[in-house]
Amino acid sequence: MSNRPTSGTDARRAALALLDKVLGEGLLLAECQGQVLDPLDPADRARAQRLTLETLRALERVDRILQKHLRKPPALFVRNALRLGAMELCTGGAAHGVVNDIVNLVARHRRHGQLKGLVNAILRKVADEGPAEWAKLRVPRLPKWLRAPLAQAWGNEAMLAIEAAHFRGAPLDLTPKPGADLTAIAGDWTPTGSYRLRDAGQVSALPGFAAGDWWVQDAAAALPARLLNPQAGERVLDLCAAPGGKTLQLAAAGADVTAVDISEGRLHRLQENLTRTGLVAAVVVGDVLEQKGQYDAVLLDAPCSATGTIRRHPDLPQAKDGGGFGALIELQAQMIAHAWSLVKPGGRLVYCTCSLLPDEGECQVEDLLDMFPDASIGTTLATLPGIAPEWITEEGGLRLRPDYWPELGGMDGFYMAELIKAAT
Ligand SMILES: C[S@@+](CC[C@H](N)C(=O)[O-])C[C@H]1O[C@@H](n2cnc3c(N)ncnc32)[C@H](O)[C@@H]1O
Repeated sequence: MSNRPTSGTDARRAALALLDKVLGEGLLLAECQGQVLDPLDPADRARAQRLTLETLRALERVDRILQKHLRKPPALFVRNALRLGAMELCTGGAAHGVVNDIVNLVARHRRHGQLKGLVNAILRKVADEGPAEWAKLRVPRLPKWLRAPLAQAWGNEAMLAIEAAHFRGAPLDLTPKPGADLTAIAGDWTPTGSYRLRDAGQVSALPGFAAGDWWVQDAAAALPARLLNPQAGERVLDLCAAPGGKTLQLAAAGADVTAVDISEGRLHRLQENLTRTGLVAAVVVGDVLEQKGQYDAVLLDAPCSATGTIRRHPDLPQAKDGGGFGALIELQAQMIAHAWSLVKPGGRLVYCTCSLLPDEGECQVEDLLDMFPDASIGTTLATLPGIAPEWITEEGGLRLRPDYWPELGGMDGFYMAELIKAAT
């Protein structure tokens, strides 16, 4: 067997480092991928990202394939090397190249190099038998800590459909600046007015990127700003704004936007997005709970479990265990109450989270309606195109799930509601 690195070596080495951080240290890719991926060239970076995401998405299948070859799980690095190799081999990777490369990566490991023979033997068996077994295995399920509350909220049948959507992954959607022409990009309009790419390649190479004609934003994530229905010249406060997809929509409508976020780093990305698109907003580093003033309209995209984005972030259920969710739900309750105090009489608030948990969506809005007699649900939702009546909730919000639009490629899980403050 040759020891010469193949073209995929750097990408596989980086993917293994990322798998170690997610599965060993409980880090989200967003928290750790910069330092691993930045030194790579763009093609290897994209490949490492794809390998990591596909391995995490298929983790249950991969572990079932490997289980019969292992009497007990080896050290995490070796286990992840087997997982990566098995995923590639079972999904069409060329056996010789994959096995060679993974074995060489293990051989070079300081502590586990002696296990290269075992890895070679197992991956060769997987190369022979794995692809046929793979197709017969069930769609990977979420870990119990997350599956149980979601199945309770949406039922077992919906749970299976949500897991199927997670396994399929997510297409890429664009939100155009008003009047932008996207005909040079291969894609289709979704019923709600986002532009879904037919082939998600390198985004920055697409026509109109440098000119700032559009930005990447999932079709579901594009709806809260539409629900706020900002008007030209209105004073709009965008709370928890970074990296700014919704800020761009509000600014593109001509509103006088103030974008607030506690994270300077994320606001830097928001500012880059404003600069690229030529749109304008006042950018404020600060805590939602310390904001003052009165606004025509407020958008609160509260920090949440992000369980609606697992299609694109399969690291989340593997890295986390739900430990911090209680504190997030408490913070959301404080934030929505404070955001309400910033809405002027006759004004409106849109509350939203990219969560699948009703505690972070429906329940927060029900509590606000109970707590503030001057709050009622608005009517803008009825005017938005492409909204299926069954997505509208009892209290008048909009519940979106990844299993909706299966034939179009799904959407992120999201919750949103428009609340109107009575005029005095
Ligand atoms: C769901 S993300 C916002 C996404 C953003 N609205 C968009 O469309 O691109 C939640 C944001 O809340 C911010 N955040 C968390 N706690 C905050 C606080 N106490 N005050 C202000 N922002 C906060 C985080 O930094 C994060 O950027």
